[in-house]
Amino acid sequence: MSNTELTVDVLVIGWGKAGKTIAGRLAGEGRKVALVEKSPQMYGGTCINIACVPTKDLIDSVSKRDGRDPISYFASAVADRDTLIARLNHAMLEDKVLLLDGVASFTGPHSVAVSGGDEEIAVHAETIIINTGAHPATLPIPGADGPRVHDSTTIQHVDPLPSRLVVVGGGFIGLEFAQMFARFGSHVTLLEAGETFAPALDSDVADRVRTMLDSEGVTIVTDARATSFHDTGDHVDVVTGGQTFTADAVLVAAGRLPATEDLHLEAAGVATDERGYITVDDQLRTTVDGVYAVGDVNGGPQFTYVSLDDNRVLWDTLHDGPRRRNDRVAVPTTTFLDPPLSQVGMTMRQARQSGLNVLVATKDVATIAAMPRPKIVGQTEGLIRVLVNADDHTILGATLWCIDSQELVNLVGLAMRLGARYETLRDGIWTHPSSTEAFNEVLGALATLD
Ligand SMILES: Cc1cc2nc3c(=O)[nH]c(=O)nc-3n(C[C@H](O)[C@H](O)[C@H](O)COP(=O)(O)OP(=O)(O)OC[C@H]3O[C@@H](n4cnc5c(N)ncnc54)[C@H](O)[C@@H]3O)c2cc1C
Ligand SMILES: NC(=O)c1ccc[n+]([C@@H]2O[C@H](COP(=O)([O-])OP(=O)(O)OC[C@H]3O[C@@H](n4cnc5c(N)ncnc54)[C@H](O)[C@@H]3O)[C@@H](O)[C@H]2O)c1
Repeated sequence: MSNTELTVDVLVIGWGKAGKTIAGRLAGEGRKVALVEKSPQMYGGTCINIACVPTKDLIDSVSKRDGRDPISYFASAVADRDTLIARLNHAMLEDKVLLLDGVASFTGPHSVAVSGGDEEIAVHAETIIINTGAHPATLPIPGADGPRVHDSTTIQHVDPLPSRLVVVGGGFIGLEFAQMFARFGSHVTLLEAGETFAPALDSDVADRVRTMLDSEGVTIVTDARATSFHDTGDHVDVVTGGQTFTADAVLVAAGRLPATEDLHLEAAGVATDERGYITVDDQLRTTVDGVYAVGDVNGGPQFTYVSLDDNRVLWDTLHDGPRRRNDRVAVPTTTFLDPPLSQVGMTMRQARQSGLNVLVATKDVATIAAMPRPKIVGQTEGLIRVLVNADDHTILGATLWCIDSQELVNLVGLAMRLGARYETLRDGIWTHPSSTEAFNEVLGALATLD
C-alpha cells in the first residue's frame, strides 16, 4: 500500500447534493477543495444515480406502456433508464475540485484516511463537510438477505419483471414503486406495519388514494409487519403476524438509515444521536469545530431539495450569513404517484388541533370547472384542499392530489413563506389552460372548518 499526504482547505466526504454544490462554490472563491466519493457508480450522488431521477424516469416510462407486453416493456424501460443515468452522472466538478476515489474514514478531528485499491491518502483539512447520505434500512428478520429480497436500488434492475411483488412499507418509496410495478404489470401487495395507511394524510385523502391503488391492482394490507422471508427456490413467502404472502420478488422500503459505518466518527469525536444520525446545530455544525454534516446523514428530512438547502445554510455558516436550518417554513413534499400527491403545511387534522379559526375548501379535481387541464390530459383523479387562517387570511396548508401538483405545491409554499393572503392565489391571473387556475375556483369555496 502506498501512502500520500494531502492538505486542502476543505474536504467534502460524499458526492451528495449539498456537498457537490458547496464544493464547487467554495472552490469558486479560491479555496483548495477535495471531494471524496467511495463508489464510481455514485458520482453525482444518490438522487441522480439510484433515487429521484431514475425512479421518476421509470414512472414516466410506465405511463406510456399502453398495453404492451409487461416483461419486454419493463426491460426496455430499464434500458432507457440506464441510458439516461449514464448521460447524467458526471457533475461538472473536475475543473474546480480535486476528486478522490475511495472510502473516507476519520483518523482525527481534521484528518481523514481515503483508501481505494492499494492506495491510502492522508488528507488534512481545517474544514470538513460530511455528506455521506443514507442507505436502505434492512429488516432484522430471517431471510432478509435472500435472493428475491430487494431494496429500492436493486429492484430497479430486477429481471424479469416479477409477476407477484410484495412491497414492505407504505411510505414514499413503497407507494411510488407499488403503483409503478402494478402499471408495469405485476400483481402488487403492499404490507404496512402501521395500523393506518398513510397516517400523515387526512383520512379521507388516504382512503381515496388507497381506493385508487386498489383499483389498479395494488392490494394494501395494514397492521402487517413482515417478520420473515422464506425463499423456496422458486418463490419467496413473506410472513407477517397473521398471514403469508407469496411473491416472486420483495421490495423492502422500510426507511433509510445514515451512512456513517465507514467514517470512524469516534476518531474525530463527532457525535451521533440515538438514531445514529450526526448531531448538528442550527448551522449544521457537528460537535467538532470545523466539521459540518449536510444532507440525509444529519437527520433532517430526507429530500434532495433539503440537502440543497443545507448547502445554503452551510454557506452562510461559513460566511457569517443569516440563513439557519430552523428558519425553514412550508417545506413541501410530493409523492410521485399518478396523479402526484403533494402536501405543504397543515393537514385538516392538524388545523383542527391548532386552535386557530380555520377556513377550508376541498374540491374534487373532476368537478373544478375552471381547471380543464386534467380533462385535456385525461387524468381527473384527485382532490385539492386548502386551509386558511380565518383571522388574517394567510394560508395554513394544502393537500394537492392532482396532475401537476409537484409544481402547484411550490407556489402554495411560496405564498405561505411570503405570508400572502389567500386572495393572492384566488384572484391571481394564471395562464390557461393550466392547473394553477384551480386556485381561482377552489379558494372561492372556503367555509368554516368544523
Ligand atoms: C428510491 C428513492 C427515491 C427518491 N426520490 C426522491 C424524490 O423524488 N425527491 C427527493 O427530493 N428525494 C428523493 N429521494 C431522497 C433523496 O434521494 C435523498 O434525500 C438525497 O439523495 C440525499 O442526498 P445527500 O446529499 O444526503 O447525499 P447522497 O446523494 O446520498 O450522497 C452521499 C454519497 O456519499 C458517498 N459515501 C458514503 N459514505 C462514504 C465514505 N465513507 N467515503 C466516501 N464516500 C462516501 C455515497 O456513495 C454517496 O454517493 C429518494 C430516495 C430514494 C432511495
Ligand atoms: N418523492 C419523494 O420525495 C421521495 C421518494 C422516495 C423516497 N423519499 C425519501 O426517502 C425516505 C425513505 O423512504 P421509505 O419509503 O423507505 O421510508 P418511509 O419512512 O417514508 O416509510 C417507511 C414505511 O415502512 C413501514 N415499515 C417499517 N418496517 C416495516 C415492516 N417490518 N413491515 C411493514 N412495514 C414496515 C413504516 O411504518 C413506514 O410507513 C423517505 O422518508 C423520503 O424522505 C422521497
